[in-house]
Amino acid sequence: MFVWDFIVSVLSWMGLFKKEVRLLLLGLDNAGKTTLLRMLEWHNGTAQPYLSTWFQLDFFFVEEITIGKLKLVTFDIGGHQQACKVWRDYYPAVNALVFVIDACDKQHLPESKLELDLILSDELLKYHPVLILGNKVDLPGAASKQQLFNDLGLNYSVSGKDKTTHSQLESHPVELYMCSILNRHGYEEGFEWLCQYID
Ligand SMILES: Nc1nc2c(ncn2[C@@H]2O[C@H](COP(=O)(O)OP(=O)(O)OP(=O)(O)O)[C@@H](O)[C@H]2O)c(=O)[nH]1
Ligand SMILES: [Mg+2]
Repeated sequence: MFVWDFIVSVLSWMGLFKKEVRLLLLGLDNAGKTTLLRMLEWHNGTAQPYLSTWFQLDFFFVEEITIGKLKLVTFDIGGHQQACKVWRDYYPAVNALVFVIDACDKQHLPESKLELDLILSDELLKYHPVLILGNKVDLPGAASKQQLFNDLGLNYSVSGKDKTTHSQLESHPVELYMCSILNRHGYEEGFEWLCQYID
């Protein structure tokens, strides 16, 4: 079943995105992906009903949500190694990626780095913008932005929050935003940043 055929849509969340976009939401277990989906639904208010659909794809569950004109897709597959294989099959069908990291779960940062490295080094994804959300900054003990930068080895790959145009970049734009999805703080700026790279 080609579940991706209907992912293409127009993202109009909060009026920030008015472009056609297919967005893939990734991250390890417990990072905050589902919470982000629920928050996007909350931002949408009750004006437009949303639809949440689950698909089973081999051993994995796929959740696609439709909020008004926005369609987002995520996997309930956690950070297991075989997940990469599944994500990869979806790369050609998406315009941008959002990678959520639990900034408090320092023990699993190396695992996040591994997943992220695979994404960032993938030829198929060379020009895809990647928004990294360092989540749960509301909790004591959350890694600082600098620490995440270092631990994820991002120092030389992020594009910076300037207005470097997509065509000026040698590779895909990557940026890290710290946030608390639960407190609805920090991720909107990240989506605004992402928006500028979606042609
Ligand atoms: N303190 C705090 N907790 C958060 C935040 N975002 C998510 N959580 C909590 O983290 C836990 C995991 O969040 P989920 O959204 O279920 O994580 P997930 O990435 O969907 O996890 P999987 O479905 O297992 O891959 C939940 O208990 C959330 O309430 C945040 O910003 N701050
Ligand atoms: Mg989830």
